[in-house]
Amino acid sequence: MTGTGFSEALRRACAEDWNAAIRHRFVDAMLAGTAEPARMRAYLVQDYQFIDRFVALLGAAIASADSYASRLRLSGFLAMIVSDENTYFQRAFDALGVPEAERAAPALSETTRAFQALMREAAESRSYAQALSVLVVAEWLYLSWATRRSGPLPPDFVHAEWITLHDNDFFRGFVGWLRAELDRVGPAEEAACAALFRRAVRLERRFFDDLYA
Ligand SMILES: Cc1ncc(CO)c(N)n1
Repeated sequence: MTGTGFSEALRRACAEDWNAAIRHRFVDAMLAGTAEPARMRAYLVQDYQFIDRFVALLGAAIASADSYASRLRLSGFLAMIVSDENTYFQRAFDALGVPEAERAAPALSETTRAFQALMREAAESRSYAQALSVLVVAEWLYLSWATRRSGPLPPDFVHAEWITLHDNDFFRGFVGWLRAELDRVGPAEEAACAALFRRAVRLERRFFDDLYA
């Protein structure tokens, strides 16, 4: 995750919040398999609403990308989110006893609302570089926490599969490519990209903090 380039410079400028997020006690609990069902439930219910806007933002990135090769790569990732990741959410909601109403339209936390607004703003910019700035944070930060694991996977699939969805060769390859895209097109819109990136990193940290508020 080290090196030079635009994405790495943006991450370094937010190192404190970035590190607080990827080393969060909720992350430690998920990696150890000790995150309580009630906390996983609260997290996943909010995260499913995050994912809704995230998919819309991916769609905006597909629309604003500057080549078919980029659209293909983004679409391949989108396909994983709406298949493997979506069935994970449904199985986890079944296991955690989350009723339909809370899957479709739960009460949103302030942080979820702020994250949705940020993703909407990035999407509506119609700028590929600005869409990428938020996508890179979401995916790179999740790869960074998931790959911190040193021990065996936890026994409960609710923990284990959430980890493996963010720690596998396909995901690693996609995050590397996504960063290279931001490195390529971001410098032309440096200030806007840096501002979106910073806000996204802060919100990632708050998203975990909320679970202990
Ligand atoms: C809040 C948040 N950030 C990033 C990801 C990774 O897609 C996620 N599922 N949720």
